[in-house]
Amino acid sequence: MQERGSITVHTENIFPIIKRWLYSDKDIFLRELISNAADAISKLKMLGYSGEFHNSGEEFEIHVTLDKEAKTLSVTDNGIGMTAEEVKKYINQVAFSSAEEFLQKYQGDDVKQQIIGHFGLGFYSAFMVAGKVEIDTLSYKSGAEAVLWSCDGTTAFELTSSGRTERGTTVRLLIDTENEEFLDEVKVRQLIRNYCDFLPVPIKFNGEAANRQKPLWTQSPSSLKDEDYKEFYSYLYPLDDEPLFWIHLNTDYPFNLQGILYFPRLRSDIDWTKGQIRLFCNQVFVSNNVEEIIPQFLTPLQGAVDSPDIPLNVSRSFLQNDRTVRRIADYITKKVGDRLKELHRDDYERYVQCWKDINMFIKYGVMNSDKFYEQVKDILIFPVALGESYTTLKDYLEHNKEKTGGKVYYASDTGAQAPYIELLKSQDIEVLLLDAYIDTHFVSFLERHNSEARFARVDSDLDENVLSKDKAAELVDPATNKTRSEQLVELFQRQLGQAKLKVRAEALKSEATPAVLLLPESLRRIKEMTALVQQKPMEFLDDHTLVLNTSNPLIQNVQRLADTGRDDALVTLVCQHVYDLALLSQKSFDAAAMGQFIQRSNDVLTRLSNRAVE
Ligand SMILES: Nc1ncnc2c1ncn2[C@@H]1O[C@H](COP(=O)(O)OP(=O)(O)OP(=O)(O)O)[C@@H](O)[C@H]1O
Repeated sequence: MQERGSITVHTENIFPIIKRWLYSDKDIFLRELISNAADAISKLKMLGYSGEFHNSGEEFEIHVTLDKEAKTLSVTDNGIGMTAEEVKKYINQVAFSSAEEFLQKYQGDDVKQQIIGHFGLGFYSAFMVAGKVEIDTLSYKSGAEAVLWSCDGTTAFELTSSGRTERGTTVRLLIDTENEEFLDEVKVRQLIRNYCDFLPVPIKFNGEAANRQKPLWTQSPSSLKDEDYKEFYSYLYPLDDEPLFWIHLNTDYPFNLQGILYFPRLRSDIDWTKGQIRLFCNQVFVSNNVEEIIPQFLTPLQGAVDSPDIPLNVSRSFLQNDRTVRRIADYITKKVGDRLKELHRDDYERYVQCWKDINMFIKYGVMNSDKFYEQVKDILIFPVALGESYTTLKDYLEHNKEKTGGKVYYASDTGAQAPYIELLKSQDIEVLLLDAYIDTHFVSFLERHNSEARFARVDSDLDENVLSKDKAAELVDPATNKTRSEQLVELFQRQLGQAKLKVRAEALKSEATPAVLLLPESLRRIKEMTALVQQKPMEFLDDHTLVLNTSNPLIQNVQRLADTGRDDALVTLVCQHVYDLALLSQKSFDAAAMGQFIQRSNDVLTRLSNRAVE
């Protein structure tokens, strides 16, 4: 059997759904009514341009009035108005908008950009908060008669003639008892400010100006000064510090989009909640939720984006993931990249100053978008550890090539890793500072994209750059058949009571440090990444190596002292202390280990002072 037909909708059933559940948020009813009022004014202005209406210089305005006693909230405009026929057509037929018709008649992008509504549903959101709604309206058309439409939320309505003499429309809501919050002045003023602050029509609330009106983003960038952008920023985010810099977006092809994006100061590594880019559609606020149109890594940015081309569904809050949205996201990403390159080129000093604040999301960005990486790869900079300067990866590889091959030394903590950094610095090798928590990922990312570079944290290994050949250490003792180095390693393993501890004896090019610990690069990176995913602090690597510096006098002394067998207790103390000092620069001790360390420090000092006074 096969049958075709059309689905019928019973208005009595669908009406409550439209009224109550179509919109995610009750607040928006006021936005919808004010948008309709603004549309009515825009339409009349357009008729003025086309000569169908003569404006005798009157101001266009929207008035919102609250009458607590009568429990009414009204929105009045002096726009186009409606005839009885139009009310029947546009209001009585749910989901029938005049916008499409109007746009067809007055074609052109300029017009499209000015009309907000297009679904033909917004008006009905009034019933979310009102038991009864009235429309009192007089059309601009000559000879038109004023009409009063009223409806108590059922599908029945009444249409009578009205005594209104002023052109335009008043929509009056009798707020029902459950929604009396909308009779609160502060709340209504806040709603107007939230949603309609930048509407290009003055809005008066109980007679007072209630919107700012000048959306900076619609003005031409060449007419604006830095101060204008800063002032606008502090208007949007009154509690925040000055922004670092900004981008003025302005395009009309292949989509229409305007906006200003600010780069805020990001205090901490994880200050990602900062961003609150506001999304507007024809200057009407839509949402703070711009996830789809702004790539995630740009969410720390702030500001406003306004586009009539962002496809919004009825409730205007959820974006569909379509081609235009993707294109817009690409456009914004490209603009951000361009702005960064411009700053790098025109004001390198400032770029460097901002790097601390912006490096996190640039790193995120390059890891998330290949296109963005290609765009900014040459302006990725790295601070040089224990220095003032910055360098790029390319420059690093070039400067240090002869000594390091493709190895890129980096430090993640200039305090803890100071001995290693100093060691490399003394050999004229630069060390990069990569101390952000995403740097473990970033380093791996850079390696994947730069086959010639191998990143090694300064404490991951020691190579010929910092090791010298210590001939004496290689001499074999005929009595034991072992080299001095081997004997030293055994001494420490025995004294520390840790046969499994990896110990190496090496002659470092600097004699300053008795011992250092090495943490294998790849294993450490895995642990770091796991810790990052689990959001826990990283555990200390058991699989570390203790490197004894045979060039260091303390190490030489302790071996000699052990050879003589004169004070085994002191040898034990010193060996343990050397290990603890190396450990201490890499991790913090728990209470027990710290107690032991302090006790031993006191013992060593007592012994030393005893000898001195003997
Ligand atoms: N204040 C007003 N002045 C003149 N006409 C109005 C006014 N309010 C509503 N209308 C007419 O009623 C129609 C339906 O309004 P409604 O708010 O339901 O839909 P819309 O604004 O067209 O679209 P959307 O659902 O996107 O808001 C409008 O298209 C307009 O023709």
